[in-house]
Amino acid sequence: MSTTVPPEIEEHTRTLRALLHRWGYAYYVLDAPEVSDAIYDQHYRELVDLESRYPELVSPDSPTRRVGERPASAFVSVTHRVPMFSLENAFSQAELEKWGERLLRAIGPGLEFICELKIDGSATALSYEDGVLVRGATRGDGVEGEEITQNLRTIRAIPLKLLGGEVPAVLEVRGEAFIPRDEFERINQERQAAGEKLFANPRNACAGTLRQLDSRVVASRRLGFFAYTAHYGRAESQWEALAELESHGFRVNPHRSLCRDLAEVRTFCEHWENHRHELPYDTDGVVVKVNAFDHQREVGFTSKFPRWAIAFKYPAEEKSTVVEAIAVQV
Ligand SMILES: NC(=O)c1cc2c(=O)c3cc(F)ccc3oc2nc1N
Repeated sequence: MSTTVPPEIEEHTRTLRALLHRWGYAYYVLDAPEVSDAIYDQHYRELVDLESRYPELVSPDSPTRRVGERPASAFVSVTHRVPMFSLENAFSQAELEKWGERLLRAIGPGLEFICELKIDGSATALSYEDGVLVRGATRGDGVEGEEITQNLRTIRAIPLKLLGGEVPAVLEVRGEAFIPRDEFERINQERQAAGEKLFANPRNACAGTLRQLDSRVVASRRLGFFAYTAHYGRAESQWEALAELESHGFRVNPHRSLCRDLAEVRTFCEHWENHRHELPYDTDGVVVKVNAFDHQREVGFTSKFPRWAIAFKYPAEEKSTVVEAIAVQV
């Protein structure tokens, strides 16, 4: 293609894109802004202007490509490259211990657990090819989901292009999209003012937002994302896989712990049962996993669940805010 773009413009555009990628990563993934919003916006507008003057400069991973122009007409069904299973639930420490003892008998003394907060949002699948986000989907029935790439691209914590040295040819990432509680309140106030039905809780608000056909609506809401699974990565354990995801530019929940035994698992569960309301997002439990991938492969899956993971659910609270009651009635 004959590039009519002067070399210094091409160079400047590349620099702008790299700066905006880095500033966006610092702000949305590390929660550590490097520049003011005004500086970010000024450089963003400059890039939009250059890309509109020289369309051949635009690339799919440009920060300006996060929001789609026109709404989708409907969602397409896609088959997950790797099926997305559900988690078995444990509603008490006794049930959790039974699950752990069974695994201890199967695997033996080398068994190690990893505990992660169970984020109460929408499970999503992200497909990267040669380091570029090519598709995003809802969990659906675990085998097929709805293709919502354009909506997921608006979530700033989701990298459009993987960071890091050598990226695998294919990387399948699973994670939880979510809406922080304060953003949930803001959205419901907006809906109340517009006479629209309120969302009952942040999880419903997130699922409803990701089903929006117009990605500009999704972009207008502050959704977050925590990655928790990487398929086809190099890691040998879940602990390493989470570090690998962070090295590729994903936001991974920091409240995680490697546990040598079920006593440490219990301590983690009890801690977060008492402290979870200090977090800015909803978590409805702890996901406890066998850490080593060769141990996971050893125990495998039932028809519905992985045998190597379980969701310890916090006891339901009797908190039913007025809003929730109204939303449920309506
Ligand atoms: N909501 C969550 O924060 C969360 C959810 C899952 C899963 O649903 C999940 C499902 C599987 F079949 C296997 C591992 C999983 O790991 C998970 N890890 C998490 N942290």
